[in-house]
Parts: sequence; C-alpha cells; structure tokens
Amino acid sequence: MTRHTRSGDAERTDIDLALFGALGDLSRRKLFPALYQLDREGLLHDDTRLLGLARQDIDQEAFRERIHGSLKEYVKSSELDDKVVARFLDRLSFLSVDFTTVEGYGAIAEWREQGGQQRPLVVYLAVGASLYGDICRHLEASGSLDEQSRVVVEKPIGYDLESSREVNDAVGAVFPESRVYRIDHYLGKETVQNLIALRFANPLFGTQWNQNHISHVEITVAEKVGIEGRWGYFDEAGQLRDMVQNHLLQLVCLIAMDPPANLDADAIRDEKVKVLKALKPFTDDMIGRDVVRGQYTAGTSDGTSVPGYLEEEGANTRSHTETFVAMKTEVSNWRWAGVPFYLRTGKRMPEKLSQIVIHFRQQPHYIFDPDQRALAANKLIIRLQPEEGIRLEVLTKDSGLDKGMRLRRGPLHLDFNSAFPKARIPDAYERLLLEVMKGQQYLFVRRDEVEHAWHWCDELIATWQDRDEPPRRYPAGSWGPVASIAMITQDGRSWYEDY
Ligand SMILES: NC(=O)C1=CN([C@@H]2O[C@H](COP(=O)(O)OP(=O)(O)OC[C@H]3O[C@@H](n4cnc5c(N)ncnc54)[C@H](OP(=O)(O)O)[C@@H]3O)[C@@H](O)[C@H]2O)C=CC1
Ligand SMILES: O=C1O[C@H](COP(=O)(O)O)[C@@H](O)[C@H](O)[C@H]1O
Repeated sequence: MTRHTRSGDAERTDIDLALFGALGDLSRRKLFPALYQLDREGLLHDDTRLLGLARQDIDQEAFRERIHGSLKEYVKSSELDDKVVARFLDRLSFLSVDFTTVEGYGAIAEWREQGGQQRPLVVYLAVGASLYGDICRHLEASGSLDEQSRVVVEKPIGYDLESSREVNDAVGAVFPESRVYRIDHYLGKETVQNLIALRFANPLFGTQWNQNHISHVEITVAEKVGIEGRWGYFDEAGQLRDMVQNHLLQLVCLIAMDPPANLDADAIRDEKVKVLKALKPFTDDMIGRDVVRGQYTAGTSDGTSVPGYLEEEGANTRSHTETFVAMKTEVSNWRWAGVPFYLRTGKRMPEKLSQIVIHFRQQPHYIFDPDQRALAANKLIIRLQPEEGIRLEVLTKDSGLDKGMRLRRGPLHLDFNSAFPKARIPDAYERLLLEVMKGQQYLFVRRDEVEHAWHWCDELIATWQDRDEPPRRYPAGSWGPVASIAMITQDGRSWYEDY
C-alpha cells in the first residue's frame, strides 16, 4: 500500500484498474494518455494492470492498437517513448461486456484472480451515470470487489438534486463514501490546487482574505469551443449544469472557504460544504438584475465562420438552453458578507481562458492624483489556463523626473512555465488518477458537496423556468451578451480585461 507524506512523496501503489467505457471519448482523449504519462514518470507500479471494458467485440490486439492510436493522437510526440509505450500497452487487457447484465462480470473476477496477489481494485466509470448502479451491483454480485476496492465516478452526477441522490444511492449501496471518488477535473488542475497553497501557506494573503480587504471577486471560465457534437447531452444540461454546478462552484469554494484544520480530505471538504450552504439563494427580482443567460449565434472562431447553437448538428431550432451564464452571487457569512462574486462562463468565446481575479479594496484615505483613483487597488490574478500563473498587480511610482508622484500599475508575476521551466504541468486527470491510486480523497467531491451545489442550482433553474424568458443572443467569438457587461457596470465595475 501507499505511504503518503505531506510533501507528496508516495511509494508507487500496486493496483488493478478496471476502466468501464474504455473505448469512449473520455478514455481515448484523457484517461489513457494520463495513465501513460504516469507510467512515463515512473508512477505506475511495475505490476499494475489495466483492464478496459466496453461493448464492442474486439480482441486484445485490436484494443492495444486502438489505445496506441490514442496515445499517438493525444500525447505530444516528444513525450512518446517507445520503451514506455511498449511497457504501457503490455499492462492492458480488454473485455467485451454488456454492462447492464451480470453475465459478463464473471470474467472480471477471473482477471482479478489471474493477477495473483491481492491488490486494491480501482473501478473507473467512464460511462453515463445511468449505468453506475448496474455496474456497481453486478461487480459486487460477481465477487469482483473486496473491502479495498474503490470507485471513480464522472460528472455529471445526475441532472438535479433528486436524480443525483438516486445515482449516489445506487453507488453508495455498494461502496461506502470513503471509497467513492467523484471527479471534478478542475480540482486536478495545477493552479486550482495552488489556491490552497497560496491562501493557506502565505500569511500575506491569509490576513487579507475577507470582506475588510477584498471588494469583489471575479471568476471567468471562457471556452473557445462550441458544444463539440454533444448537442443531445448539452441541450438537456446547459451551461449552468455543465459548468457552474461543478467547476465554478468548486472554485468559489476554494476561494471562499475558511482554513481547514489540516489537509485531510474531510477537513477540506467540511469547509467547502459550509461555503455551499452559505451561497445566497436567488429571488425572482435578483434573477432579473443579477443573472444573464445567453446563447451563441453564428460568428467566428479564430477567423473562421462557425454556426450558431441552433444550427449545430442535431439541433432543435427552438431550444432556449443557455450556452453562457453570468451572475452576481454572494457567500453570506462573516468573512464574505457584502462581497460580490461575479461568475461568468460560456462557450464560443474569443479565447479559452479560466481565471480568478481578487479585487482588493482601496486604501481608506487616498492621497495621490484624483484622476488615478480608479487605478489604486491591488488585484490578484490567478490564471488557471492557459499559461498557468499568479500575478499580483501593485502600484508603484511612475519613473522619470517629470512624473511627480504619478502612479503606475505593475505586476509581480509568477508564471509557472518560466519560473519552473523543467516542470511539465501535468494534465488534471494525471493528478486525479494518481490520488485515487494512493487512496487520497481530498481532490474529490463528497456527496454532500454535490447535493448542496445541486440544491442551489435547482432553485435558480426553477426561477428561470417560472420567468420563461429566452436567452439573450451573442455572436460566437464575443464575450457574451451585452447584458453581462451591463450587469457588472451597474455596480460601477467591469470585467477584468487585461488578458
Ligand atoms: N468526453 C468527455 O470529455 C467528458 C466525459 N465525461 C463523462 O464521462 C462519461 C463517459 O463519457 P464519454 O467517454 O464521452 O462517452 P462515450 O459515449 O464516448 O463512451 C461511452 C463508453 O461506454 C461504453 N458503453 C456504453 N454503454 C455500454 C453498455 N451498456 N455496455 C458496455 N459498454 C457500454 C461504450 O462502449 P462501446 O464503444 O463499445 O459502445 C464506450 O466505450 C460520461 O459520464 C460523461 O458525462 C465527463 C467530462 C468530460
Ligand atoms: O466538464 C466539462 O468541462 C469542459 C471544459 O473543461 P476544460 O478543462 O477544457 O476547461 C467543457 O467543455 C465541457 O462542456 C464540460 O462538460
């Protein structure tokens, strides 16, 4: 078993991994490339075995060929090492199973036995949530599990609070919470984890992190892509369920939470739950003023014409599903009362950009040029992607004999790529898979977090539905509906645009 230390060192953990949905998009694009990278970094135990499961009836060789193809497509050629590729492919086996019937599951127990020694089984469910219950039950019934087995489940966990409870109940009937790993891949991103280090390792920020010193917080998660051929899924969900319920609310939690007593998973997750419980519910009049829903129309992306949402393949041309949301919310507690959190996320924006901007308050008494007053506040910009880094905007005197005491805004900049040039920034799934293997849950979402997040979103969606308003249009390649700019300017502020 793994010995975990606070410095992150861990012996390589010997596990068996059973990947359900091994021929799907997520496995191809993310999971196999991430597992390969772990092997390349020497983080997979020599004896670790990987079993792919899907419906298609293909043999071992064809499976390995497919996975080799995925590595060639999704791993940089400079990172493909023939020796490691051969070793990695050698770990793979494949089983064709219909996940909905118990018959095929006996072969999984046999594969476990062939492996000889008793190593923990990690079950990764890279399939739709409607299959989670069947898979867990059949695994148990076929004797494939023991008290060390753990399960990894993908988002979305349901469609609303009620359906998420059904999914969690079905998984929980077989696996106790301490062995359930709910993925939110944003928690695996390097800079997101850095939020914990930044806030709780630096006294400078620790003492300033509250409503006395911070005027407002901005979170932007802009995507350049549209819905990528996923109309069926996306139109049911919309951007609120697809991005806000999980990724953006997790970011809010990490910014707003109180310091945990230690770095144990439950200490961190207890604090996150308190934030979710303190999110201010939206009333009908707040929705009209503080929330903007948008849907993209035809426009351009990287200079090329792209269709609008309603012209995407498979579209229902009357859909009111939102592809953009901007909102002002608040965490109603002593630390944050009166501090707006402005969130926005959308598809088909001009660029892929995820960043958090912490706006500090101005000095209580201002003594410089009145024309420069708007400049006079520090900002902390935490860039999640691309070009991960942290920048603190500070004010200094503009140099030159003729400048008097004119102020100049300048950055104290920590760009991870240039500060740590040899360190490859791992993909989120690499970090998350490694933590599952080590049996560490702090980067995974606990059931009550999911449920509080759904509760808050469900109330918002119910009010939207009562209002029955169509989303506002924005052309693909823009920063969203004009109303999202008006929403923040009504408070005398603007979205941070120094990209
Ligand atoms: N794709 C992505 O980028 C992301 C996906 N997710 C989540 O990950 C999960 C998987 O998504 P994705 O990879 O896109 O899905 P896909 O539809 O691309 O893949 C599904 C996989 O499951 C297998 N499968 C489905 N039903 C059965 C069945 N009854 N019996 C056996 N095998 C079955 C398919 O096998 P076969 O090919 O043989 O039919 C296929 O390998 C979903 O929950 C999704 O929401 C989350 C975040 C991002
Ligand atoms: O979970 C999801 O995330 C992606 C965006 O992830 P990122 O790591 O590229 O920022 C989003 O496109 C997708 O719709 C959503 O399901």
